[in-house]
Amino acid sequence: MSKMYDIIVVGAGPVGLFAGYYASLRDANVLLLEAQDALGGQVATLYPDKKIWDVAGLAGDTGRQLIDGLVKQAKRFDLPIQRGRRVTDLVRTDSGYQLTINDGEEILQSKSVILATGKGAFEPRRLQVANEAELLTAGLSYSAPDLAAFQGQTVAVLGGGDSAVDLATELASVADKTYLIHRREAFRALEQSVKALASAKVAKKTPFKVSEAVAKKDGQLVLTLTNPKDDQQSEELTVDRLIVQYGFKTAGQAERHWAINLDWDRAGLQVEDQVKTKQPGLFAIGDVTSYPDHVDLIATGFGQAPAAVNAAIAYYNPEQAGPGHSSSLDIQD
Ligand SMILES: Cc1cc2nc3c(=O)[nH]c(=O)nc-3n(C[C@H](O)[C@H](O)[C@H](O)COP(=O)(O)OP(=O)(O)OC[C@H]3O[C@@H](n4cnc5c(N)ncnc54)[C@H](O)[C@@H]3O)c2cc1C
Repeated sequence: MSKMYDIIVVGAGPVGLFAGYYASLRDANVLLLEAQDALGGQVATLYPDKKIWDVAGLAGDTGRQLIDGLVKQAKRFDLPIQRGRRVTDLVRTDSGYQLTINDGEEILQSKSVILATGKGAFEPRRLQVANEAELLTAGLSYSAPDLAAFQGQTVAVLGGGDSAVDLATELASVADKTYLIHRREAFRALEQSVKALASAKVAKKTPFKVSEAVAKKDGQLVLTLTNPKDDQQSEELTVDRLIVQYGFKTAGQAERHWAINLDWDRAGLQVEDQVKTKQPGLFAIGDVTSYPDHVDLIATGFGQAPAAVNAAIAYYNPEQAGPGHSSSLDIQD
């Protein structure tokens, strides 16, 4: 029989990382499991260089800095984190929960479980042109992990949401020339991000979509920009790189097919009191959850994490219930 944990947190995105750390703060015997090799979920995978403005205490830190801080926090208590460990099934037992790892590689036991599995696997929405695959080796990309690589280049960013607006604003201080192409006149980003864009050296091309992209022999891309409402109105733009920021679509949440009886709706796993599933001792936090007025924000999950940990402890050890404040714990620096 394998070791019995107090709490197993499934998913090491920002929310799972914080839940694992908070469980350590409360002295729980906790394990954090992550399916991917990298920690940090959507933040690390999809927007490591984007600045984050809507998490308390962060004044424009990047996604990478946020995840580095969460991992540093977790290391303070040597939180055990296992990477490459996907939970592929979950069943309730007399003593708690049994988690199947990687389709049977191992079975783990825990008194309680906190799901922080996000929205499932995700992939970028792609540029809809016939030669998209060919362009991927000719200057088209869906992320910009290293901004310095764009120094001296002419770069076009495609999209009108936060990621596109923030990326174009940041590129403007590195690239030789930055364009932002969007199918509408108005951008759908946070007001402050739109303000920052207005004062950055970014040439806006609106309302345009990229209807064609041709890779030239010299390594540049010739884009045909067309007005989505009037295809007679078009122009050409030659760039070194095209970064598409159309957002992401999810490839589905495999946990919806686990044997355990849970209530799912279109938005996610239904919870009461923002963290409690219908199964005692099984909690959910972050983007995986669904409840009225839930918003998919890091700050939402950061609020749910302590609530779930405290509820888990109250479940398996009612005498230890009731959170203290970290400032009142005997923690050495
Ligand atoms: C482009 C973009 C920009 C955004 N910008 C902001 C922003 O500025 N501010 C903000 O607050 N929010 C932003 N968000 C939303 C924010 O990223 C999410 O709300 C946040 O990542 C949710 O965290 P999470 O830990 O719940 O889920 P995720 O980040 O999705 O992490 C879930 C983790 O669980 C793992 N996992 C899944 N299933 C399993 C399994 N079965 N076994 C083990 N591990 C598993 C995944 O691999 C992943 O690492 C943005 C999102 C996107 C896509």
